[in-house]
Amino acid sequence: MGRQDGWLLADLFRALRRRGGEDAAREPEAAPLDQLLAACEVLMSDVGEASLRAVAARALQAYAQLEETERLAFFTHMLQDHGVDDDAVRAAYQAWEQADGQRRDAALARLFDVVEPARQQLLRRMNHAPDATAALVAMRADLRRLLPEHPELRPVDHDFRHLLVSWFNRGFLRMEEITWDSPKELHQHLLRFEKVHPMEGRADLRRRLQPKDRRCFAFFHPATGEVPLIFVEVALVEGVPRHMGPLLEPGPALNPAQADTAALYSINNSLEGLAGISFGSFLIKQVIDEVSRQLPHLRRFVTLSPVPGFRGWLESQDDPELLHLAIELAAHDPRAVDPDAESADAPALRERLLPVLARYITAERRGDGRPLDPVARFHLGNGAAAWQLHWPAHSSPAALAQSYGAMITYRYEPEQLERRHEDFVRRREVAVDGPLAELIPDRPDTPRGSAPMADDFTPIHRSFEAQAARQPEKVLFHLPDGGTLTYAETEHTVRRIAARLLADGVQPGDRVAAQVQKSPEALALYLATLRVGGVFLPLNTAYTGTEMDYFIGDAEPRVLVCSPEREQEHAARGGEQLIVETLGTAGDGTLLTSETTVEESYAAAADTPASILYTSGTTGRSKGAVLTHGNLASNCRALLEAWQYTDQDRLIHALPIFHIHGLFVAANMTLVAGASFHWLPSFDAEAILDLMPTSTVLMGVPTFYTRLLASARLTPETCASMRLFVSGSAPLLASDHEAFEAATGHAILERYGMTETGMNTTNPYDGARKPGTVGKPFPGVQIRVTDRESGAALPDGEVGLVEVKGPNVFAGYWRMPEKTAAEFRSDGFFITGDLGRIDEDGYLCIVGRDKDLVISGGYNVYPKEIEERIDALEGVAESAVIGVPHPDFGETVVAVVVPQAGAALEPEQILAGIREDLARFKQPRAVKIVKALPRNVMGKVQKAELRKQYADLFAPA
Ligand SMILES: CC(C)(COP(=O)(O)OP(=O)(O)OC[C@H]1O[C@@H](n2cnc3c(N)ncnc32)[C@H](O)[C@@H]1OP(=O)(O)O)[C@@H](O)C(=O)NCCC(=O)NCCSC(=O)CC(=O)O
Repeated sequence: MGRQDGWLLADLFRALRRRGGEDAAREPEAAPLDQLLAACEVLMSDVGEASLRAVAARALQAYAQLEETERLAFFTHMLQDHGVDDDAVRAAYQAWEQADGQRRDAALARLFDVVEPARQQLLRRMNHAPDATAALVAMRADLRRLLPEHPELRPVDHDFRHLLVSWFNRGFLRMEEITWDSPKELHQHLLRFEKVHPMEGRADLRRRLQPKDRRCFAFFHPATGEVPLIFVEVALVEGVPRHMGPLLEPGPALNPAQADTAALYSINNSLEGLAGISFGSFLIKQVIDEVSRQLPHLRRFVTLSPVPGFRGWLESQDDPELLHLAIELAAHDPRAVDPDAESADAPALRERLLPVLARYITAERRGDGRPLDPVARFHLGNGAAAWQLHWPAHSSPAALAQSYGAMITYRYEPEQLERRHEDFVRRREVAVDGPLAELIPDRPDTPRGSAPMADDFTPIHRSFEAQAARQPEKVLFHLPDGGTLTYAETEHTVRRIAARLLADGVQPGDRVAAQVQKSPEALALYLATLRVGGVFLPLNTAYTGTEMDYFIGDAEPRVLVCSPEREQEHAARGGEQLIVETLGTAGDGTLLTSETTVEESYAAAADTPASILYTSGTTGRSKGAVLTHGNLASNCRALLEAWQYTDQDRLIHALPIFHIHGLFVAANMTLVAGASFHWLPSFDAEAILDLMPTSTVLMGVPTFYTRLLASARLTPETCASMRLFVSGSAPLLASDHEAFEAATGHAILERYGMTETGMNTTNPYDGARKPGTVGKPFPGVQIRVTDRESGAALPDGEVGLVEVKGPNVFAGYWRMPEKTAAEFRSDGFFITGDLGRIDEDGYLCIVGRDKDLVISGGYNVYPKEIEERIDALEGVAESAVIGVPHPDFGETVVAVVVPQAGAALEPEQILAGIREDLARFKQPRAVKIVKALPRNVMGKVQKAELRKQYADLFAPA
């Protein structure tokens, strides 16, 4: 029977009389099914709206009284008698084909009408009864229970779904937090609808709602009143939970301030009748937003989710190996599926299980390209990444039946959510990250921003963002003029600069070069570059145009930020590709002209390049050392731990921020720990002494300490609040170490690092700081001393090449694979070029250099670069550049020059000839004109001889 027209209300009674006798709709003895079918006939007639409500209500009442078999009969009736009238479709189609002009639209509308199954109209009309929507949701739940046995009813389910999708408009959904004080009725709903981790009774419920480390959020829709459609239970924990035990079993509550992770451990769709109805993809985001609003310090949002389809899938495989695994897993004693009491064979079994499980989650897809597993579809669609697998994780009968007790963590990273959601929806891309990523063999190149990260790795910019969220009002910068800048203010500047960089077209991996004066905004530029995925290339403000030409040509930055004074000069320098922005010391310049900000923050992987720092080469060209996010983050963490640096510290920051000492040691530590700076534009002994009484830490090059020692104000009283003085970048004279201790009572802590490796070793924070040594390796770093020729490790006490290996060691030189290869041993140790020995206490002593290098005031100067310039001058035959002791800079540069035969050269001529090309700190402090250079029998210039000869050139009188 197709659609029936022409029915009147009176027909209802006739129909009912026919079926059930006199007015069957009112007769209690009329069978509910008959009442229902009769009501349906009326509903499909031309019934008026008032009657519609009454008849619809009657229909639903009658439905509610049906037995299971009668329900089946009713749904079958819907399928057969309220479907599509094929003849009507054919006729309407023909009419449309033949229609022309305006009649065509009308014909198309008619065609649409007839292709819609009549039962959709029937359901729409039933929906006129009061509270009908909830009743129809329940009706669909009944239908869905019948589907496995009666798949022929699927078209009916499809029509229900079609209607419910439009009725359950996301816009009407309201989120509410449910607590132990919420109405009892709500509690009853939770008890009834908690299906993922069912509750025994109110005691269970209380454990999930009352403790201070628990939260619960529910979503309601007007159509279903106080029945929550979805609810999410959250536990505040430390670290990623690996099994359900601690989340479900009684135990002490964690202080939320101590938690770093929100674990969404149970997400329930209450109503089966709404299966497959999506409420949009951002419900979880709403929960996360609310939890982070309440607890801004949380660092991670994760789930511990079931894998409902895994066991069924595994057991249906043909592959004998998989079936074998299935059999073993099934035979595994469920009691052994207890994370705290694993059986002996469990580790081996786990090793075989996890890659298969990873494949199931990420690679096994349905026909529509989405993952087979329904929970995976839900979380990935909501913008999560598949993160970590756990087995055994849960021993409930359901967990064993679904996945042999395995579970999975999906991780929600708020700033990645929308991108991941889009990638999933549009390209069916499954975001995989964290430990799970390592289980997937031969993954194609991970798209940028979702590459695997170690579980405990947080890039520097993200740590800063977390601190800004945790303590927005805390002062980060104390400025010389008395002004301050908070974490929130700095974060805002970072977001503005990030927006500007994005507007300039900076893409992940693009270099952003900076040659700017030190300022808070200059530090924000560094963070903004990382935030957009750029590679930060800081350049010494002393570099001349010639030097800049080389760096820009080699690194090919997308953007160069310079001080406003040099804008013209640099604009002329770069090609069309280079965008020149300016930043002055007062935050002026083009970089900060717009108020636009960005929210997103690049999810760098540990091996993603973060920065390039140029180190002049011992031969020829300068080399760009590529440091990764993992290098910076791991080194920072080691430093914080070793020096017990916390958010209580206030650092006197007087170093430049274009080298690792000022940027990746001093600044990173402060940003990551959530500490604060006394921010000085450059070294100033008096200013530092003024600040000491309100500071805790100073980091500097030896020149800092030499200069401070010259002041009578350096006393134990001035240093009363200081807890740590650090020296590095150049050797600290043992005599300065001792004099400083005598003057202040503080033993300077000397450490050893270099651009390519970050920090390698440190004297102890607690324990003997030995003058003339650089201490022991930082946690995670390995140091060895080797024979220069054979590369063999040398016993302690012997002098050899210092080599280093660890997460701090750089990724290689920018576009110089051969040079990179030449400086690494086959087992991954980097050859530093420093000569050292390990003393009887295991402390490293740097005794010299295998490379020709001068360190002046903490700056590395490579003689070769200066010699090349001098040799190019007219009248010069050859030159040798050496470092000699200097009372202020430790070492300084001296040039020894041989004129060509017959040429008369003056030192001033030489200096004038190179002034334009070399930064001031590289320019020789003395030029000696000589007849010839000392050479050995092989003809090699004997620099040691020269150094001896000029050793006292700068000795204090
Ligand atoms: C030591 C300094 C404070 C000195 O700077 P000042 O500005 O006070 O110098 P000043 O005012 O006395 O300047 C005197 C003259 O010397 C020049 N001048 C400045 N610094 C110089 C230096 N390091 N070597 C040689 N010359 C230098 C000035 O241009 C000026 O030239 P004129 O005579 O023409 O006026 C500074 O150089 C500095 O902050 N150095 C730290 C470098 C650093 O951060 N290194 C870390 C690298 S990372 C690394 O190595 C790895 C690791 O840390 O382990």
